[in-house]
Amino acid sequence: MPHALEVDRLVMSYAGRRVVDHVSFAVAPGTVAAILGPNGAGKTTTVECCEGLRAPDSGTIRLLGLDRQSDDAELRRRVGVMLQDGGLPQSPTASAVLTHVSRLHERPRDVGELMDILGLTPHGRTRVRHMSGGQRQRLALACALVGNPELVFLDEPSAGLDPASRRDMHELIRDLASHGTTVVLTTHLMTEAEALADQVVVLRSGTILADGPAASLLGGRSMWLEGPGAGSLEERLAAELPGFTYRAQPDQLEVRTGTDATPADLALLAHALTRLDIDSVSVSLRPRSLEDLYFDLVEAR
Ligand SMILES: Nc1ncnc2c1ncn2[C@@H]1O[C@H](COP(=O)(O)OP(=O)(O)OP(=O)(O)O)[C@@H](O)[C@H]1O
Repeated sequence: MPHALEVDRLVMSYAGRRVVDHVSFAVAPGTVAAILGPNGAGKTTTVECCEGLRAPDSGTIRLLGLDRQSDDAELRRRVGVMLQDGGLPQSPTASAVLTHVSRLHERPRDVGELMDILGLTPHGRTRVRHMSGGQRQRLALACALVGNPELVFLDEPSAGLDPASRRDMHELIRDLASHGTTVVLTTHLMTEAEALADQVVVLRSGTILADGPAASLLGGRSMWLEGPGAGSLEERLAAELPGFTYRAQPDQLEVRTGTDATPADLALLAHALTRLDIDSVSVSLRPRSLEDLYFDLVEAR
């Protein structure tokens, strides 16, 4: 089976400034891929090239086994797009917009049912310009999904949503993937990526820093010292336990072994703290989070 999305050596510049620099990655069908990275990393530009909204300088993009440029008409039918700013007309009502978009597709989803799932039914007769930001966001998602796409791009899908709407959005994304739809999303929320993504692609300054299943990128458990001033213990501990690596924040010190840390490593650390007569911090062994990985990657120079 071909990949749902294959991006190969994508290059894109604005006014001669390269913002996407030979980016390559592939997404398997029926999975959720999260594209992460700081502001200006090139996420939206990459996604917009995949959506056919921008023409790259070079590189190839294949979606559902088809070529982005030459198979555009078929891809429009089979790929859903939710833009960062919604891209919605302002005057019509929510249900008029969704009904209109549904008529552009051969086998649309039931508009009433989709509005129900996305909590839009009470706002069906509201003009788009009078909807709240979160309501417009959900309408933009409905427009992306109403054509029953095999692949859908969601640019910051839960930006501006309240916690309950965000939870519903996550449930919907999981449901889409479990029914075989491939989802490619951008987000600044590491918890969102952690909850949803089978694959994580981290971009910075237009290049890929990491690409793979979140679990394998995280690299197992770390040891953590937590408490006031924990970060300042780095030097003393590093002198005592030079085989470990350390990442300090003011009230937290991560201690890594290079592989999955074990209770035996934790015992070594506890002994070192005893020798150094440090008892002001708590010590634990727990999995690294995507946020830990993210800061490792994007802060590394
Ligand atoms: N239309 C444009 N014209 C000129 N420069 C642009 C344009 N769109 C984006 N850029 C620049 O390209 C770079 C990448 O922008 P892009 O929007 O792809 O980043 P991003 O990772 O999606 O950022 P964010 O997280 O802030 O949405 C930025 O430096 C941005 O200023």
